[in-house]
Amino acid sequence: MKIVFVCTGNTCRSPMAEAFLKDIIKKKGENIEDYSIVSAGISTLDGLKASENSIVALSEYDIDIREHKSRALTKDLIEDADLILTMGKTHKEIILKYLPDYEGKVFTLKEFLGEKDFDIADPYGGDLDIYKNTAKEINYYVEKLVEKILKEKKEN
Ligand SMILES: N[C@@H](Cc1ccc(OP(=O)(O)O)cc1)C(=O)O
Repeated sequence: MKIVFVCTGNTCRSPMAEAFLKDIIKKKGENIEDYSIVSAGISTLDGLKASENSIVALSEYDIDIREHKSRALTKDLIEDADLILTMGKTHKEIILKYLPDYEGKVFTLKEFLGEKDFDIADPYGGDLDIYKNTAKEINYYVEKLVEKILKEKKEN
C-alpha cells in the first residue's frame, strides 16, 4: 500500500505523520516492506530539514526525524499512490484543482477518518508547545488510520 501525506512545506506536519505511521505500523508487527509511506509539500523545495520543533516534539515519542529531507509533491507521486492524505482542506483542493481525476484517493487525514473538522492546523513558526500539540493530534489520527487500514486489510 502506497500512502503519501501532504502539507505545505513538508518540514512540520506531513513528516510527523509519515514518521508516526511508519512507527505504529512496525509496532503492530506489520511488515513495513508491504508499505510505501512518504510525505511531500505543496509549496516547498526538495532537501530541507524538518523544523527543529518538529524534531524535538517527535523525540518525545522516541522517533527520530533528523534525517528527513523535504520533497515537493509531484504528479508522479500522486499517480503512483493508493491514498493521499492531506493535513488541510486547501492541500486537497489544490491537488484536485490540477488533477481532478484522482478525487477518489485524495482526502484530508481527518475526513478520511470520518471527522468533521478537516484541518490539522499549521504549527509553522509556533513555539515548542504548539508543535507538541500538533504532534499529539497527528499521532492520535495516525493511530486511528492504522486501525482503519488493518481492519480493511483483514476484511479483504
Ligand atoms: N511559511 C513558510 C512555508 C511553510 C509553511 C508551512 C510549513 O509547515 P508544514 O510543513 O506543516 O506545512 C512549513 C513551511 C514560508 O514562509 O515559506
